[in-house]
Amino acid sequence: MIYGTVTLVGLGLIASSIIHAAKRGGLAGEIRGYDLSDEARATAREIGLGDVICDSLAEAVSGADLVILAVPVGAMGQVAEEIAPHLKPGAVLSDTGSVKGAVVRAVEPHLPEGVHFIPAHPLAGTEHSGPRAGFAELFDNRWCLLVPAGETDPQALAGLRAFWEGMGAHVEEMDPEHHDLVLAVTSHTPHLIAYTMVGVADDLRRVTDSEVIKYSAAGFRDFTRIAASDPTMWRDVFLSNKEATLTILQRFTEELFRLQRAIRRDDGDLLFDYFTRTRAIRRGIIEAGQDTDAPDFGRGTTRK
Ligand SMILES: NC(=O)C1=CN([C@@H]2O[C@H](COP(=O)(O)OP(=O)(O)OC[C@H]3O[C@@H](n4cnc5c(N)ncnc54)[C@H](O)[C@@H]3O)[C@@H](O)[C@H]2O)C=CC1
Ligand SMILES: O=C(O)C(=O)Cc1ccc(O)cc1
Repeated sequence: MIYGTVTLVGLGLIASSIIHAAKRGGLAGEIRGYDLSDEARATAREIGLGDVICDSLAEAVSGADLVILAVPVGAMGQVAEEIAPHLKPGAVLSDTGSVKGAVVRAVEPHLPEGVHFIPAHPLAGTEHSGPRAGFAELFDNRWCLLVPAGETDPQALAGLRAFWEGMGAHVEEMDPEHHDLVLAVTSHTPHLIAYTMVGVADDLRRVTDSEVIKYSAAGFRDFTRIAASDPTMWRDVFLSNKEATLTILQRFTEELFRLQRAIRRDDGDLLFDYFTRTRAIRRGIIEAGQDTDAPDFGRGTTRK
C-alpha cells in the first residue's frame, strides 16, 4: 500500500481505470470518488467503483493522502479552488490532464500551504468515456509523465512515481512547456486531423452515397475511432494548448501544401522519398518496443 486514502475527482475513463489499477496493485487503503454528474455517481455506485462514492467534493477530499483530478482540463482550476480548504496538510494533489501548462496556471493560485502539487499525464486512453469505460490494464506498459512545477518534495514525488509504476506505467519527468509541445505533435494535432478528415467525409456523404462508411479502409476507420473521442475533453485540450497546437498545425499545413504540389507536378521522387522517411519512423517505434499492438512491419519490401 502506498497511500492510505486516494480520492478521484471526475469518474470517467481515466479515473475509473486508476481505481481498477490501484485495486489490482493493492496501492491504496481506501478509494473514494466524486463526480459533478448525478448520473456518473449513480453509475459508479451501481458498478461498485471504489470503496465510497461521495456526494460532495469536500467530503471526498477531506483527509485524503492523494487527490487526483481527472476532469476535463478546463474544469481543473474551479475544482482546485473548491477543494483547497478541505485538503489535508502534507497531501499530494495531482491530475491526469492532457495539457500541463494551463493546468499548472489554473491550479497553483489555489494551492494551500503544505500541499504537494504534482501534475501528471498518463499517455494512455481510448475513445470511450464515463465510469463504465475504465479497465485495470489501461496503463500497463504505457508512459506516465510527471510534470512537477518548480521545487517539489522528493518524497512526495517518489510516492506518486511508485503509485503509477504500481499501476503498470513507465514514469518519466518533463517540464510543462516541453510536455505541451511534445503532446501537440504526438496527440493533439493528430486528433484534430482525424476530426477534420471524418468531418470532410461526412460533408461528402451525399455525394458518395454513404460509401465512405461502407467501404472504409483501416486508415479511415482509425480516424473515425479517434474522432469519436469526448467532445468536451478535446475542446478543452485545444483551447488550453492553443499556442503549441497552432505552431504544429502551421508546420503541418506547410508540409501538406508541399505534398499537394508534388502530386500536381507528378513529382513521384519527392513523394517516394517522403514516404520512405516516414516509414522509417514507424519502424523505429516498433524496434524500440513502443508499440505492443503493432504487427511486424520488418519483412516488407520497398518498390520504386
Ligand atoms: N480519454 C483519454 O484518452 C485521456 C484523457 N486524459 C485526461 O484525463 C482527464 C479525464 O479524461 P476522461 O476520463 O477521458 O474523461 P471522461 O469524459 O471519461 O470523464 C470526465 C468526468 O469528469 C466529470 N466532471 C466534469 N467536470 C467536473 C467537475 N467540475 N467536478 C467533478 N467532475 C467533473 C464528468 O462528469 C465526467 O464524468 C481529462 O483532463 C483528459 O484530458 C488523459 C489521458 C488520456
Ligand atoms: O485513443 C487514443 O488513440 C489516444 O490517443 C489516447 C489518449 C488521448 C489523450 C491523451 O492525453 C493521451 C492518450
